[in-house]
Amino acid sequence: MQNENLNILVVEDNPIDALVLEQALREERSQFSCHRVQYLKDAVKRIEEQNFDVMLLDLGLPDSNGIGTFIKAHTFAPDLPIVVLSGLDDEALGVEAVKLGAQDYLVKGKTDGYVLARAIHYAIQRQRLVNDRRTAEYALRQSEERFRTIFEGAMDCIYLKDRSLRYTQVNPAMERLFDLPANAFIGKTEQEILGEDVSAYTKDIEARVLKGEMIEEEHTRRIHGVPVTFIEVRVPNRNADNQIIGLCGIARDITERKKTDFVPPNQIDKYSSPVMKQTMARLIMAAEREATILLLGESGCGKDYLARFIHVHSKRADGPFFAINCAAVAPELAESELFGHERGAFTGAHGRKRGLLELAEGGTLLLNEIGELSLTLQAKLLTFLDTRQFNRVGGEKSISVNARLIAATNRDLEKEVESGRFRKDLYYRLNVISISIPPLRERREDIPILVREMIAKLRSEIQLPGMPHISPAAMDALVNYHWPGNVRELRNVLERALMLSDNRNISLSHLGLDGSISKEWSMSVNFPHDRTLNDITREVKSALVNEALRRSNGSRQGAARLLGISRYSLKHYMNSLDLDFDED
Ligand SMILES: Nc1ncnc2c1ncn2[C@@H]1O[C@H](COP(=O)(O)OP(=O)(O)OP(=O)(O)O)[C@@H](O)[C@H]1O
Repeated sequence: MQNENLNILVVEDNPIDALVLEQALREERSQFSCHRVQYLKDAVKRIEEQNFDVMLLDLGLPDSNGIGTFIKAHTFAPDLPIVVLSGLDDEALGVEAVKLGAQDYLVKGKTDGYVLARAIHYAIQRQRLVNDRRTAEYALRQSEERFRTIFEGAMDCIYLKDRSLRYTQVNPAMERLFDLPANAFIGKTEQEILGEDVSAYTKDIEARVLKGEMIEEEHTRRIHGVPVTFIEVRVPNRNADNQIIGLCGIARDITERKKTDFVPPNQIDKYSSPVMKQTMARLIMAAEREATILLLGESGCGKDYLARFIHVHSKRADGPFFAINCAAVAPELAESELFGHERGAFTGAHGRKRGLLELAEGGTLLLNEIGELSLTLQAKLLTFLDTRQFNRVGGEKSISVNARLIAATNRDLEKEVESGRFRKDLYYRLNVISISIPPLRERREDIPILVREMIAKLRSEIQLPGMPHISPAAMDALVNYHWPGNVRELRNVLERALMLSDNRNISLSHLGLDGSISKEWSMSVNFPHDRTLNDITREVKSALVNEALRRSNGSRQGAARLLGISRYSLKHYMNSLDLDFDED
């Protein structure tokens, strides 16, 4: 302080008094410069032009007198420390000025250099403290205002809870969603507001947050009877000593987004085939348990679709459903996709990422094409199934997750085990309940139902005004096709047929199945000496008619459609080929 070159503004109309002050000060310190003005209006002007460290202010000036002089100067320069100079007879004014914000007062004639230097020094120090506090308060106010803007304007629900999980603050979005005023929440627990059943699961999650975890999860709750799906993040709320004093939660309503996820309809009895009826019964039975499920079946037969069916019929229906296709994820990324990673766990891991297993908290995770999982990840998955805990890639902390696993594969896992490509222990662990999904060709009775359902769905997807009609011949062909690509192929064929038919009536020619039918059987061509072209043509015709009859399960009507001839022509053909034609 002593070495600082102080810039002092002396507001004093009496030049002798001003000189005395300056000289007194010079005895105490060498580095300062004094600028003297006689009028208050000049003081104001100087302050505008220049920065001063302190003002020495006489209260009796030609243009202002008494305490008003201080008030005006202080109002104009609230951050500048002011030391008031009072006369011997008006010391009380000095005291009053200090009460109003002056940093000190000195009585003229009783002030030596030491007292003056000290008064200036402390005035500057005190004013700095005042200014710092003011800046801090301003910053705090600003941050509070910013917080308030976010808190009040957010479309997401934001709330704070104390350690006993009682609400201490809720934002307007939350009031709107629940149609309750904020004071109906304050001091109450979620259970008291929403009921034990609705929010029983949050107790467990929030207990973990109070231990320091940040948890993000997805769930569906009934709010005023309407299911609403939320993605909710909860973080611990800490005080200045880093102690957890409660939690803060942010919940976003993602109901609209979820509507685009296809959820299988609740029609267990919709299938006609006995084999699918049995499969559905097993799926329902499995859904009601908590065990891991293994779905087996050819590609496209509906393993993903039925895994969702299990999820929506399980106790976890309100939780999230996630699926990963192990064959579609690059092996080097699969671990992080499944288990997540910590920041910097590997090149490119810029931030912390939560894996699908964590995201499926409270819900179900489908591991499709599980046979493609590397042996290392098989081991990690096994540990998770045994302990319900895992580590993120590059992470040291064990994370516990309450997610149900469904594994699916089109491979013969037993063979994979024999060849050493799949861990035996994991196979047993996954195989608690295994369900085989029959290929479409083994449940042809279901095809008309599936076709109608899919056409109705495609119609709503492309927003067609009327329901497209499918000709009986086309339906027969669909029922009789061998469907190597299963339900997926059926859907693709229908989608293409709708396009080709201009979204109107689908007939046989729109299906494009004819080529595939001919691919299915082969004919070796040779020319035996003992047979004529007529004989061979007759044989080929017989084979075609027999095949058509087989595919239409002996129906003459169906066979005629497949062959593209009338029922009358088929009868004629069959008679000429010496085949029996029984009426349907
Ligand atoms: N029973 C069904 N009803 C309606 N659509 C279905 C049904 N089963 C499957 N699908 C549809 O068929 C397509 C293929 O089904 P899905 O993806 O479930 O087969 P997948 O067996 O999991 O195939 P992959 O083994 O190739 O992964 C999807 O578009 C799905 O919606």
